Amino acid sequence: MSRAKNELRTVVGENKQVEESDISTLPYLQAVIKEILRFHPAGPLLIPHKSEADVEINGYTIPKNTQILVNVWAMGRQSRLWSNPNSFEPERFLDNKVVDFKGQDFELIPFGSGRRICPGLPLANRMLHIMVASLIQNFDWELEPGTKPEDVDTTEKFGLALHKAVPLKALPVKIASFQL
Ligand code: HEM
Repeated sequence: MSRAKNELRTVVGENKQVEESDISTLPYLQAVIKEILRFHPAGPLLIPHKSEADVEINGYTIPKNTQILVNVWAMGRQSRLWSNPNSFEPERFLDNKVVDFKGQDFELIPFGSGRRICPGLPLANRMLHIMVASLIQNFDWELEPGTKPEDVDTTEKFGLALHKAVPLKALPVKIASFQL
């Protein structure tokens, strides 16, 4: 959080709200969004697909009319693909800037891929960056009094969309020095 805040302070400045045109100049923010989508993909199994014909992939035969679930949640946690997969480390995407979530890099496809890729991707991409950046730029975030960081339960609740099993209670503290 502090690294993202520092990046916003340095790149955007103290007296200006972050805007869409700033996103391309904020590599750490971009890495944070990629890491969120790797670690907690909004649609853990994408949307069910069905094979229109018999098909062979990597030696496996998938018969016609098979329902196919793509487990992007599990793909994001594969140690074969990611170092320390169970740890939230945006820095992994600073070292490897090539991997993106636009459907070309199959290890990171939170919006799906191919002809049924999420058509809302360009909108979601802008909104995610702007929302997260605004929340970090304008506020400091605290846990409820008496709650320690290690007490935060990050267990997930599975469904068509992924939720937190236990809601996070975070308190925004307006940054007084931030002038608009
Ligand atoms: C963080 C935000 C979002 C995520 C992670 C997301 C993810 C997805 C995923 C995984 C699919 C299924 C792709 C597949 O099965 O291959 C999908 C489909 C779809 N999404 Fe999104 N989506 C997001 C935001 C949006 C937004 C903002 C819109 C509309 C404005 C949208 C509209 C759709 C539609 C219409 C489909 C069905 C496409 C089809 O089956 O042809 N999504 N999305």
